[in-house]
Amino acid sequence: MPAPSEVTATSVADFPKLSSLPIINIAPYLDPHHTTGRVSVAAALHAACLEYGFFYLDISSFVDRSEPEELTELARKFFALPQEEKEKIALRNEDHARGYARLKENVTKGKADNHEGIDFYRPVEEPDKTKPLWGRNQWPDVPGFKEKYDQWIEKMKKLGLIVMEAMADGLGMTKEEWNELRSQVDDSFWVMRIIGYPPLPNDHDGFSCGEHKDYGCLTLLHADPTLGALEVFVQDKGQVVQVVPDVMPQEHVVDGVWIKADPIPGCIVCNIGEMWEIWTNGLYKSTLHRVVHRGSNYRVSIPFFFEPNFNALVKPLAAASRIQEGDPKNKDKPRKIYEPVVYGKFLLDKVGNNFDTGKGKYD
Ligand SMILES: O=C(O)CCC(=O)C(=O)O
Ligand SMILES: [Fe+2]
Repeated sequence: MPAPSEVTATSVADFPKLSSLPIINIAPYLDPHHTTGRVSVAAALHAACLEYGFFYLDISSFVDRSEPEELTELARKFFALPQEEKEKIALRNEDHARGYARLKENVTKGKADNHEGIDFYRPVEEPDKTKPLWGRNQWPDVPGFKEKYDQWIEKMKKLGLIVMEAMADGLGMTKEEWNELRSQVDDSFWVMRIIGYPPLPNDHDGFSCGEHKDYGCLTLLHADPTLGALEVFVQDKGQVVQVVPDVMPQEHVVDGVWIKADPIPGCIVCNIGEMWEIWTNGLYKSTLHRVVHRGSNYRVSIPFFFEPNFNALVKPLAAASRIQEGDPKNKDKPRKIYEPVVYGKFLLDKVGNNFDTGKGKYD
């Protein structure tokens, strides 16, 4: 049986779960009086996180479409600069986490990713570039860049908290439980990444961005209109799927398929990271995704990672246990209990020492 990543479905139309991700409009959560709307948004988020770990979030009532488009144009201006200009804000100038990573600098599962990018993290009070993750952000010398991106960061921090509250409602958390969870994410150690993808050369043996799960809390991704680039692995154990091998159509039983998550105007693509897996004791799973950009244009994506506070202690939530205990499927089944983690420590283990270990930021 081929590995899931080698399977290409010809048609997933017969399997609704496999055909596309749900679209959820956040608008009712922007209005404290929209009680019924909130209930359905919360329920939709719960269902999406159980089934996919991924969803589209319609944010057209929260930001004007022109804003992320403007950010994309600013990013294009930076990526179009001569290489030596871009290297002026190279990761190595700082803490090896904040700044510019040249094309193929990042390696995922042993293969160079065909992208370049800039990473920004929440600023820290006493920066020290000799300490992992504790340096200063490095901003491109492109007019309006910092100002516009700073505005976006503020909006995404707000949106992150709104989505978190809606997810807490979806899990049936009480007000007190939400306040406790809120106190773990209200000073998010966020990351903003700006990624530039030239087309994948035919002789490249890797991906534009290799398959990975996001390690944090909530990813809020704006991408330019390029089609067919972002792919999400949708699990559906034991499905029979038509595949196209080189010669003859065949059927295989697979664990799931890679579906495209093409951009939808007015929406961002959201997914949950490993911290949500811990909070829900595995009820919600973070989902594998990758980027395969074979088009002819230069693709730009701007993921904002809304993360827990640096010192947050992330541990399974009582609300998730209530759901798991109430589910007859789980009766008499031994359940793995996820180990608590301190987010900052987890993050340092994950990316803080890329430089020493050669690990990529998606490994
Ligand atoms: O560029 C994209 O569409 C996805 C990027 C991504 O998955 C990431 O940076 O974690
Ligand atoms: Fe990702």
